[in-house]
Amino acid sequence: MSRDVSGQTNITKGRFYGADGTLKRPPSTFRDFIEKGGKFEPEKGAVIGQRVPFFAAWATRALIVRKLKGLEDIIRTCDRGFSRMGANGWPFASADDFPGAENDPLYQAQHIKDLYLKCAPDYGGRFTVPVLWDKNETIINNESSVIIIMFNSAFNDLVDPEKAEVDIYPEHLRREINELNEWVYSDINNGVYRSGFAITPQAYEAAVKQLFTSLDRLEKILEGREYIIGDQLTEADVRAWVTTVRLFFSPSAGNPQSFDDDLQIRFDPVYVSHFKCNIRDTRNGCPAINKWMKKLYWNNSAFKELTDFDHIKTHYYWSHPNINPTRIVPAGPVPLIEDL
Ligand SMILES: N[C@@H](CCC(=O)N[C@@H](CS)C(=O)NCC(=O)O)C(=O)O
Repeated sequence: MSRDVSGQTNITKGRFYGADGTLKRPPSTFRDFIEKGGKFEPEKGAVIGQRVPFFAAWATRALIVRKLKGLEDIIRTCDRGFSRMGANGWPFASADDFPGAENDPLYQAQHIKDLYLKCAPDYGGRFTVPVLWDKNETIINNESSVIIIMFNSAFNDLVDPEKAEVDIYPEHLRREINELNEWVYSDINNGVYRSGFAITPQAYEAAVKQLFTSLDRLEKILEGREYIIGDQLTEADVRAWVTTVRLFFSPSAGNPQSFDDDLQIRFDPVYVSHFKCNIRDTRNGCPAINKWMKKLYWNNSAFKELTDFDHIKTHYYWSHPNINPTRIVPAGPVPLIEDL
């Protein structure tokens, strides 16, 4: 654990860039699956406290699905553990006592990288979250898009029947969901990072233009609709939501049922300013996205409870000194979210 890994925890290091200055995201390394009869069996009860995934930012999508599926007693988390990512990557409370942060309940690790290296001492990739960790000191999976599919079905025999019925990846919509996820991931989820971390004006411009072209595409899909695909909440909603909520969030001050009346657009928690994704705001550009986003936030506790704007803002403005060298976290807007 004394290996110098600082080069792997700093996303600005050159080896994560293409020759044109575009951010390149290396693929996640651990890709095992929890499934009946598989290498990792779904377990309950005895597993609590032994299989521990740790979550933050990208990981919010995994946390949302964990809650939608009623997996809180089966999959333990340290979800409020991290906010300020420094040279050693994500710290536990023992290394950075940020309000609400938690300690590593199993090994008293200081940083997430300690857990990665405990399991795979020669690991050469980035120490990202979420990471799904097994009782036998094994990382099962560190790719959130796979983790949410696992959560969707692997534990259905162990959760309440109404939670087992929740299916965000239904067979008949899979092709459509997969197709949409592909461009939403590259242009929107990862597009905000490619804009914010670009190191040439050309790379930035290409990323930010693609981001807004794809937001326009999403806007058209959502016009007059409750959900992105079909007439139910799917994985596509969860994946698009976690980025758009960090891009434009503008809760209504009025009755949450009358979303059209009172769109108070004044909140861009992170990406508009920090990642320079400011081609336009929701009032002028994306009212259907805004309406869909707010409805999920106010009407579904899985979305609201797992969105902590203080942690979100602190993480981004503090953890990327190459973009924000003073690490000052902007004060506004005040209030962050108005009462209903
Ligand atoms: N593809 C991964 C990406 C995870 C990811 O990049 N997580 C970020 C959270 S913002 C992280 O841990 N970054 C730390 C680093 O890059 O050193 C997933 O979706 O699980």
